[in-house]
Amino acid sequence: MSKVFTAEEVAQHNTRDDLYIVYRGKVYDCSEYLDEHPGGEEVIMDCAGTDATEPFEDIGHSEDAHEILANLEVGELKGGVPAKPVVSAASSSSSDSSSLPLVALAGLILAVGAFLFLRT
Ligand code: HEM
Repeated sequence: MSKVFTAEEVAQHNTRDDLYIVYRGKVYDCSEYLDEHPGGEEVIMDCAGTDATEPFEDIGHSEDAHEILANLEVGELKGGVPAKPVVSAASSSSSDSSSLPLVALAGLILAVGAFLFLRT
């Protein structure tokens, strides 16, 4: 059975020689891989002891990268992966509500522009 880490435990592994990250609810020891990382050690250092799921996915890492990562697994995070639908529902609804004023503003600018244009 794999070891279960709390977020606090993972957070303590935040140095160059002892560096854990979380990816999708699993805990990975990246210390040995730092030197080899094609994206440089700095970016992984920035995620030391934290959940790197978002930055890791934002880069669009290859299958190879995912395989390397799988070999570095040391356990899982207590509580595991947050339920996906909840996360996506929360993020999509928040982006919906934040983009609404922008749409209204764009409409307003268009209307004013059209008004000025028609007057000339
Ligand atoms: C242990 C975890 C990681 C592994 C095994 C890993 C592996 C790799 C591999 C194999 C590549 C080469 C391109 C590819 O195959 O996709 C790469 C590129 C890259 N990685 Fe990671 N990576 C890890 C974590 C991260 C994190 C946390 C970041 C944070 C931003 C990151 C940022 C990048 C960037 C920016 C590149 C592009 C480098 C370039 O093309 O110049 N990586 N990574």
